Amino acid sequence: MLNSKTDENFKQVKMNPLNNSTSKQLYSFSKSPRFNYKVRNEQNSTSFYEIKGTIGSPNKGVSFGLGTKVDFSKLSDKTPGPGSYKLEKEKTSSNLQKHTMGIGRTYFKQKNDMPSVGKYNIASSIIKNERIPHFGQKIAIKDETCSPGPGKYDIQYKEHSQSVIYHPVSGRTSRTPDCIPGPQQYRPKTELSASYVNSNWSNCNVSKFSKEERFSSKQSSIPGPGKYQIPGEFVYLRVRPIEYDQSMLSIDQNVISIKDPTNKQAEWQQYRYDKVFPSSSTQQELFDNVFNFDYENKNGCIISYGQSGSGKSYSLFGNVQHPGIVPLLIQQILQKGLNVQVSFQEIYVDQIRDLNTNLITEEFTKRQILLINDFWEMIKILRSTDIKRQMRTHIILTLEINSNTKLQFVDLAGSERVAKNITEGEKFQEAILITASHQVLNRCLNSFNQNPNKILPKKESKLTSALIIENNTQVVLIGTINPSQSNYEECLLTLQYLDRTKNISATIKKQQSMLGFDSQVNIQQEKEIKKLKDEIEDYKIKVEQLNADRKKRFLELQRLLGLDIDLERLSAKNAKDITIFKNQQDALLKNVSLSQQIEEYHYENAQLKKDIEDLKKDTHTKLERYQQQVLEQKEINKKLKDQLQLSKMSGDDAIRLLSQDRDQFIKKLQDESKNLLEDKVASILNLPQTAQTKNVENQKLQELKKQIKTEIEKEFNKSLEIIKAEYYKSLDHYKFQYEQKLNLKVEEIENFLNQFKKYREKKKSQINEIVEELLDLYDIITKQGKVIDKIETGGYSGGLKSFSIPKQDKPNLPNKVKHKNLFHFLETNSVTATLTKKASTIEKTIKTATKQLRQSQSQIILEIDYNQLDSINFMSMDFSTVRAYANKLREMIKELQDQITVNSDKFKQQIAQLQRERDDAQQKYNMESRKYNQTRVVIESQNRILQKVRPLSSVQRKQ
Ligand SMILES: Nc1ncnc2c1ncn2[C@@H]1O[C@H](COP(=O)(O)OP(=O)(O)OP(=O)(O)O)[C@@H](O)[C@H]1O
Repeated sequence: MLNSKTDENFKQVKMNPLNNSTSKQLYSFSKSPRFNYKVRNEQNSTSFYEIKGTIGSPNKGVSFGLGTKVDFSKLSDKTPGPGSYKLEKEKTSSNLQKHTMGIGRTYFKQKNDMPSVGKYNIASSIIKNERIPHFGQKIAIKDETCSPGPGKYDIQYKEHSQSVIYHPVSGRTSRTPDCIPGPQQYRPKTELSASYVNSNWSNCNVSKFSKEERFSSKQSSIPGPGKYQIPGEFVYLRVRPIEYDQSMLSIDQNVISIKDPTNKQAEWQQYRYDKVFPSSSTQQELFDNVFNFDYENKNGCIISYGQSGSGKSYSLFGNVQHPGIVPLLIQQILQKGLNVQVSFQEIYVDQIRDLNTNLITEEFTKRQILLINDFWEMIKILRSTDIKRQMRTHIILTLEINSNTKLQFVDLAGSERVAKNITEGEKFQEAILITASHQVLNRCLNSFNQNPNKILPKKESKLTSALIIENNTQVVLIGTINPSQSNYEECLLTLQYLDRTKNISATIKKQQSMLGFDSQVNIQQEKEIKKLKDEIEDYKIKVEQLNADRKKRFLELQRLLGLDIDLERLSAKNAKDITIFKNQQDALLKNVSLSQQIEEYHYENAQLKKDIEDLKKDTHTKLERYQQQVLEQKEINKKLKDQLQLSKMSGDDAIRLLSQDRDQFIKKLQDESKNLLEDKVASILNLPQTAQTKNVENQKLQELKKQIKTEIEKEFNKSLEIIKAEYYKSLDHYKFQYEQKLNLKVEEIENFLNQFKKYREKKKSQINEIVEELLDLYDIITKQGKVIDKIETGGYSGGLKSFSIPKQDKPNLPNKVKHKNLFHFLETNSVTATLTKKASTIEKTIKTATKQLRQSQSQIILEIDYNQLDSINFMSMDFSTVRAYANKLREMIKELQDQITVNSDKFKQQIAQLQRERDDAQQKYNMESRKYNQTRVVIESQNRILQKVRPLSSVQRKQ
């Protein structure tokens, strides 16, 4: 809305360069000076100087002028518009690196006495510290109607300079007003961005551009360019990433364009939002944008709207890998050390269900609240509620921060068109209800956007009645779209919905095709209207026909009755009366409604009066309470004063007592020091006498010392001798013990060796004996063998049956004296047993052989009684028996030899063991004797030292 004071007539309005700005079309600014743009009537050449070549170096411009320039970076509690800024003293502050002298563009007044170039004395304070004075040539504005804004100029970047000069020729004049950028359009064009300079110099008549929006929302108190947004509501759009083609969309900053993919001739439709998040955007980016407001002191209502699967829940809640804005916020809140409580509700058709308790409630306020301590706890809750959630429901999550601010997160049910879902009656009804609640929400948001103080039609749906959209609420609507081509209509619906919510779109060309539920409704309504109109037309025709018919009948009746009534006049009169009557009726009705209104006003008035009375009463009570409090405070003050007085008095007393004590103490000290002094004086006077006494005492002392010394020395020597004797004694004792042990060991070894020798000798002689016995036995056997051979061959006289062996042939039989070993072994059990066993085998063999012999040769059977070994008559044995016997004996000898070998090995081992033990003992003996020698040496050396030290130590002891 233009300000009536500044733009009084149409021409002025038309001339105003802001007249066509988008900002003006979208917003109204109440602070009038902001657009108080004054147009100069004529070009004033005197305000533009020609710069001398000497001054105007290629990089430095000159600008001179009067009037106030505006420091946009400075804060002000009001919101002054261009031309109403006062240049504060800050312009000379040290952080300004350049200075300019310029004339205010808006408040320029011609002055004849204006100094020209070269007449200014630049203060030395300005030139020093390498600050460069900057002079910029002012540009003649040829056409005042065209004031292109930043971003629309051809910009020259001055090297080594922090300023930007707008080129005068290229177009301040040539631009059409259409190109004037409005708020939020100050974003530099990409092709110009290289020339933009981030200048710190705010008063150089050069526009500043930063990489961010011109004024970040931190300067919320002063809306500047780019911040002409009404902060109560933000509308964002987020595009979900998809794998396939998205050619129906194009995004440029905060403008999104969409085209019908099925229609090649279709034109692009553009929609502008506060921000458009492309599919590459992250959860963090969304979070940073959404929570760009002071959520600790302001309520928030963050709503996500879009078709199913477009990313509503993803944006709000996310998942474990990509937490959405809710968990990210919780994390931030917990990091700030604030308390946070959470509750969850679901609205399905017209029912509210608490997702924590799973109970259905009537009111939204009856909900279970959980205290959140951890980010992961939140994720867990989100996951669990997600499982419980029903299809096509609205989810409301409420966070209470420090129990004074509330943030509501609304995940709306999918916004897909009704037509897509109409399959069943119930579902259709459900879809209608969802769409209806979406529409009510839309109306509320729209109305809120226009005036946050306005009463909203919230009661029209359960959803909106649950939301905290009120004056102190930051509303954020996040639209989400799934940009696959099959979803074109859904996407368009979402874009239109967002657009309607805030009505901020810079729609260029809207397609005429009627789409979506709303469009369908419109078509339906239009059809209805048309039908009704047609019906009305029909009725009109019918009424006219009836009227004509009635008139005809009336005239006929008149003619029949012979009456002459001017029906036209009558009806005109009647019509007049009727009009009067109607007017009267209207007036009456108005009167009634007015009196009703008056009554309502009276009632409201009474209410207000009551409120005022209450307020007054309240104020009065408060006043009384305050007065009471003041009185109480006074009383307390008085008491405190008294206490102070008392404590002061008691303090004085204490100080007095203390000083008394101190005086007494000082006096005592003085007395003592006096006494001491006197003592000292007396002692000085008696010094020679004292010295003599001291001498005698000294001599006595010396003698005493001498005596003590001698005694101590004696004692010392005595104890030393005792220790020494004991030491030697123990040493001898140990030595003796070692030697004894050693001798014992040596003896043991010698004994053993002797025993071993004896044993060996014994064994040797035994073996020899056995060998001899064996040889003897062998001889016997050989002789016997020969005898047998001779017998068998009948070599003896007497033939085979009665041979007689000559005496010289008869062998000496083994006997106990000569062959004692043989008989000893035969006597031992094992050998006897073995022999018995063997003998039985031999017997068997012999028996068989004899039998065979008897059978074949009818020879004499020789029977041997093996039990009577002592009296074995070998001569009576046959040859094979004797051979077996001899073999057995040979085996036994072999066993004996083996045994001897085994035993000799054992003995060898034992000897080796004994030798090792002996060597160990020897080593130990050597070691101990070494120790003994060392100790002896030490003792001797100690003795020597003692001999030397003794006189010295005795002297010391004397001292
Ligand atoms: N911006 C995104 N980046 C990555 N994945 C996304 C994005 N948006 C949505 N998705 C994925 O798409 C799927 C559907 O998203 P989501 O459940 O949030 O949709 P919705 O609009 O809440 O659907 P409904 O209304 O049925 O609950 C999920 O698997 C989600 O991970």
